[in-house]
Amino acid sequence: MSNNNVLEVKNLSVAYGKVEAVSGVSLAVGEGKIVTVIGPNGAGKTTTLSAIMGLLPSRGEVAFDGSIEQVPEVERMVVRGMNLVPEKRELFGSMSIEDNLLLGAFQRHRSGKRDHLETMEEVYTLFPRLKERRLQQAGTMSGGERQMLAVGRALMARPKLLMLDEPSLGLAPLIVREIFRIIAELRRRGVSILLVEQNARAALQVADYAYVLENGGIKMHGEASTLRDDPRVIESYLGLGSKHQELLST
Ligand SMILES: Nc1ncnc2c1ncn2[C@@H]1O[C@H](COP(=O)(O)OP(=O)(O)OP(=O)(O)O)[C@@H](O)[C@H]1O
Repeated sequence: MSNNNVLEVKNLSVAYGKVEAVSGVSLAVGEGKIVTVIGPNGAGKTTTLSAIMGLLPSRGEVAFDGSIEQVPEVERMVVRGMNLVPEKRELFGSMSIEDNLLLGAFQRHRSGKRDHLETMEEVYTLFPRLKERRLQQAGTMSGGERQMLAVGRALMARPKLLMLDEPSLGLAPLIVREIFRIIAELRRRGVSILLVEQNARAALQVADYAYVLENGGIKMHGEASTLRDDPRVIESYLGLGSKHQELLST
């Protein structure tokens, strides 16, 4: 594992029954970098993140923060500093914002760390709106607020690597801008980020490095600034004819 990569994934494969959804994916996230995985619906993006996190059985190798996990296991990965904000956010709707946040510190608390109140204040500085509404039930929040809470809850575990699955999905443009501003701010605070997005334009703008995933395999990768100018990326993901643009206009 190279010294400045917090995550190195080699030859990751995941099958649902007989169908292989992810085939031999290799990728790396440099320390303090934002790396994005873009690709169309069904390409295997969510499956890749879930397998890295240990939520799905997989083949291949996941090296995280200096040691190799033969079989990643989710609770251990959280304690070691990896966290995932799932596409469906998975909040506890009948609980308050504050209680949802505290749940994010559960594994850390169990392993003896008692810094949850301090961490919560840091999360509140990042998301003042969550503090204003801290006693409100999570289920009554707007889509943007729910996404902020999902990110805030993951930050309660003080992750070294934060994986975000389509954080902009279903959100209004102004909120999307705010979410991407926060992603950039997290990098400034030293968090490494693996960002899965269908909003390729915004993802390639904020990221340092990018992978294009299609049909379960990496089709292209490179500096985000280079991929932004690549004619194949422009045609499939950024141009007017791209699927994403069609979706936006419907
Ligand atoms: N639980 C499951 N059982 C069977 N097949 C699945 C399951 N989850 C995903 N798949 C299939 O695996 C493939 C990859 O799905 P995945 O959700 O990882 O793609 P994705 O790139 O995240 O797509 P999207 O952008 O639509 O979320 C798809 O063909 C999908 O239908």
